[in-house]
Amino acid sequence: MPAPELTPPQSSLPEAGAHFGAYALADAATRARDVLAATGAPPRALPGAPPGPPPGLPTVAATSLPDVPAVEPPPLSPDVDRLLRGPSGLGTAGLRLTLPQERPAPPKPSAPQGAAIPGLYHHPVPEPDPARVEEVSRRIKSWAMDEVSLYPDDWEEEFDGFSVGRYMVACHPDAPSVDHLMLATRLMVAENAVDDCYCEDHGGSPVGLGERLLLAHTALDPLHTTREYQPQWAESLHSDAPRRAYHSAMDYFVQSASASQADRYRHDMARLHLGYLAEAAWAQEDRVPEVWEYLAMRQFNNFRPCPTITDTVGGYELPADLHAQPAMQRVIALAGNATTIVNDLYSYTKELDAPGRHLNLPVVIAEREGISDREAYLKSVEVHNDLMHDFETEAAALAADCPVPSVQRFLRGVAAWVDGNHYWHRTNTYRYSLPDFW
Ligand SMILES: CC(C)=CCC/C(C)=C(\C)COP(=O)(O)OP(=O)(O)O
Ligand SMILES: [Mg+2]
Repeated sequence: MPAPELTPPQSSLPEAGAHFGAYALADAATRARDVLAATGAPPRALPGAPPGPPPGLPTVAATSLPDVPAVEPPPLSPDVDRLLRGPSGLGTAGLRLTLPQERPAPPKPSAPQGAAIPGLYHHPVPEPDPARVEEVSRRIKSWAMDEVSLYPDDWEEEFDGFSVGRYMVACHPDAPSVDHLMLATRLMVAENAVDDCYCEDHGGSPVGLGERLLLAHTALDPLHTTREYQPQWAESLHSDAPRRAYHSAMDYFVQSASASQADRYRHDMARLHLGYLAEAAWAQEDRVPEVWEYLAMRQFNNFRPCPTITDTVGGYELPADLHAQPAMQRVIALAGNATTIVNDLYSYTKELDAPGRHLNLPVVIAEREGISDREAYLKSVEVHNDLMHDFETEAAALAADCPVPSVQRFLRGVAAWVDGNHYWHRTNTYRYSLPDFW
């Protein structure tokens, strides 16, 4: 257990948030100055962390980072080319994506390993700092093995193949230190342990999932009960790998997060567990939901708990009242949904190869809309792109409406997470490969 060296910050905006628009528009500049001291101050230091942002690391979001595609995109098929061009026909000119140049018709399209999905709207990110990746990878392995006994020896290759260090360094370019990055990395590993062991590949099942998730949730949101029963609950937190991982990762997190940041995380995890339960119910019933129902489930069974800790990992706080505003909630939901559909697209072939029917957006669209697998996949790309465009539009509008430093930085942090998440999915060829649709 790390020694807590920090007093988690209190809300920096005591009266903010009652009327977000009024707050932002009335005297935003004055209030922005008020909060600058809190959010523009040096990041909260963690044990062993050097003060201030790491040298050479950007403090801006990926959307403003330089374009550095690691792999040349494949040539585009006519369908994909149409997708990139956006809607056509009378009155749709204003809806078209802007292409840097017209693209020639492809000779023989294909999607090489490690390439982005053709037509998928995304922002390339710079390669994550190798020194940080190495250090996070070393520390997370030691945590997994020595602190929480996360997995048996024969899962080691899979653990390494997940490349969680590369993932988290790519998603949090403004983390002031490796200690800050470890907060996100432990939680990511714990979240995946629960998904694997309770829901999916490593012994998971829809049967009894509600009970397992609820008991594991108490590792994040502790039981408060009588003296007689408390010890049994405390003991239960050590009884399987998912609970050990949640418990330990949360212990570290609450020592660096404010009370409201920790509560935000608990709420997002409750959302996640609710989403797992809906997915499990459909598996038990062998039912394919309607597309909108699937999208509703996937808004909960979602990466959301990861981008929403960007401020804790960045060493500052988006005050609870600003986080709770509907405009911010919409931006967060759109970002979470885009990142999660990215997973559906990159993990499509992995999930087709898995035993049983695994729901993802292309599978649900093909089934419910009676179109081919390929058409459904390309339509899913369009759904993703629409979500991404909406996310960016709404985030830009919110940034313009609310010139508060913590809001601006949080929005950049969420955008960086979106871009880092795409980078990780694209480059994780150990785990994912693209279908042959181009
Ligand atoms: C990290 C985190 C909060 C994950 C929760 C939800 C989740 C596991 C995903 C959004 C990933 O989806 P999926 O279960 O389909 O993962 P793989 O495709 O197996 O990588
Ligand atoms: Mg998936």
